[in-house]
Amino acid sequence: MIEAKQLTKKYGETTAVDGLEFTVRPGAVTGFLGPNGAGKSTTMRLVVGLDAPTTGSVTVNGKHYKEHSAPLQEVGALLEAKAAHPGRSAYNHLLAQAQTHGIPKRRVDEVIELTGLQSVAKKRSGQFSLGMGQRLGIATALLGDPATIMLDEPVNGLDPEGVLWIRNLLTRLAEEGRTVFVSSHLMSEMALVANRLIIVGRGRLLADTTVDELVREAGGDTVRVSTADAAKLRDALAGPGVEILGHAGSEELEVNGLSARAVGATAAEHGIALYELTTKKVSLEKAFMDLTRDEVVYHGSTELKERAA
Ligand SMILES: Nc1ncnc2c1ncn2[C@@H]1O[C@H](COP(=O)(O)OP(=O)(O)OP(=O)(O)O)[C@@H](O)[C@H]1O
Repeated sequence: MIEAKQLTKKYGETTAVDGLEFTVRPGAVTGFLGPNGAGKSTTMRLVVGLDAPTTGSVTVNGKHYKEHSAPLQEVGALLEAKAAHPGRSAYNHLLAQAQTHGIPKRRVDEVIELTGLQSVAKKRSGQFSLGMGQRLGIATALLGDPATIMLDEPVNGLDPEGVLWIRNLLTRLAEEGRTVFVSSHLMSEMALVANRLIIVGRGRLLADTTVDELVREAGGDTVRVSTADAAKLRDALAGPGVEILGHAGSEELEVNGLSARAVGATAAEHGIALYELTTKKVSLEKAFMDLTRDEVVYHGSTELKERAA
């Protein structure tokens, strides 16, 4: 469990984290989302005591990081890839960490296996690809078998297989009852793995929500349905909270406010044959961009070109 209370961090004139208040609970993957420069990395550094808050506080498993007698056993963090000494093998890096933190040697083999590093464990980590470096960082984070795991942009630089592997790992860690806190600036990625979302912009909390809630707020998923008797289906589906769009005479309808399952069942009840029944997922990326539009610190150059034109 991670609890931030009025957490604030200033660097000179810049307020990187601005009165953040949130709780990250066990048993779920919580995505920490925000555009570049929103304060995600700073918040994560504050959690593990790599930086001190200007005001406010943040605790892990009920205590400040520095108050834990065995912090690696409480929270495992991946804050930047390739934090290992480049001349050391992955195995020796993990062993050194284990030995200085009272962690048994067999745990080193366990995390090497868990992160799929067996074949390169004796290689010097300086020769690792970005993906291998990420895996080593995650192995280090898991070394103390911590109840809380915090990963800053873990899918950065990973190939599709690596991305899939991370998703499965995060889900499994949450199912084991751990607190899993993962940052990303990609809503699409978080939507696939996170249950809860904490969204920040310019250091401030913009939303503390779930993926489902965000889908609902963004207008919900749309069901596309195609039938020879669109008018009859329209009548059968009509009801409170249901919105149906479709051109006159067209076989296609777009339905908001009902699931594909409900549309299919109603059609069957009324003996209406369907040619197509698909759920069009709402664009969470768009919902996220709408939410953070005014909070983006670094706008792309297209905006400047537009203004200059
Ligand atoms: N050590 C520092 N000294 C000065 N300013 C800093 C420092 N660390 C972060 N900042 C500033 O604080 C703000 C938040 O940065 P931070 O790296 O936490 O954002 P982020 O959400 O992790 O961004 P990204 O997605 O780009 O990694 C930025 O404006 C950044 O320039």
